[in-house]
Amino acid sequence: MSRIAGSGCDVITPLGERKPLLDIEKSIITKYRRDIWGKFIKAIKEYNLIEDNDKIAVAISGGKDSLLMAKLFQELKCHGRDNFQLEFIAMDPGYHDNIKELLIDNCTYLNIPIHLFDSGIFRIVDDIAQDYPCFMCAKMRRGALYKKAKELGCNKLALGHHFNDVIETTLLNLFYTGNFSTMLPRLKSQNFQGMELIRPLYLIEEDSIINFIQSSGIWPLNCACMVAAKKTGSKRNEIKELIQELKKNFKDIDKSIFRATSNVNLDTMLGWKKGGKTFTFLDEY
Ligand SMILES: Nc1ncnc2c1ncn2[C@@H]1O[C@H](COP(=O)(O)OP(=O)(O)OP(=O)(O)O)[C@@H](O)[C@H]1O
Repeated sequence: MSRIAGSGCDVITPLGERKPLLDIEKSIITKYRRDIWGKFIKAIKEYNLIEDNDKIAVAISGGKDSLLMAKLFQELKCHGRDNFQLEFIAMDPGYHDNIKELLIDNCTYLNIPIHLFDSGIFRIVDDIAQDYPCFMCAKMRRGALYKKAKELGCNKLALGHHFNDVIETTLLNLFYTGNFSTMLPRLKSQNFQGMELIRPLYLIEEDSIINFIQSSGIWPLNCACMVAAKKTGSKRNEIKELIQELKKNFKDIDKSIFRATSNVNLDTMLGWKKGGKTFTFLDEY
């Protein structure tokens, strides 16, 4: 492997001892009711992410976001609705043994019963995608997760992307690929018929997730990439820092970027794509 895991990643460390599981679970609906639980419920209602008889594969990387997502789904089943089933899937792309151990230990402690499966993605990507390994890795990872979810009889795959991922992606697209597009909270799979992808953390801010994880005393997997951790992180980190900088002068700038994605005024756009077709404002001039 060309590089070792973790270089270039922000490392999240716990603020104290690991708290008892019951306390961690309770904090989700008490201390973090407004910033985490309420926003999770809001996204589920607003985007209709869960429907009767859904079987949802919750994708666990072992990072802070997906560990929280697993606990949120479990809480929802206990304290809210019970019209859906859950499976927890964790794909091993070729982690170091100590990273794999940490993943298993955290999931055991948090009572998240994962189906852990190998994919060998790191090796394949390292061999064949020298220049842009991240793009290929993300594509292969998505495919491997869908395939496992399908095998387990699931119709939905839940990923742990949050509010900041959404606005960072929006700006990355604008700045580096010259298009206005964002990450949706729900979308139909193109390659796996009948499967959908959902993002239940869509409205939750990353700082709230960091606070939750740090105060729970859990060491999440920080950055387990063995191929291109530094390269991948850098552009996203630049955008993250830029948003932080801009927030000093306009504290709601993140919310404004987010709102813009549901407020596109096509009457002022030169061109757009829909259903694979390209349109220009002159088509209806
Ligand atoms: N190896 C994996 N096995 C299962 N699910 C994964 C794996 N890697 C990523 N995912 C899913 O894809 C989501 C986004 O992945 P990404 O690498 O962007 O993670 P992240 O933003 O660091 O989130 P996390 O903190 O959960 O790792 C994760 O939250 C998780 O749901």
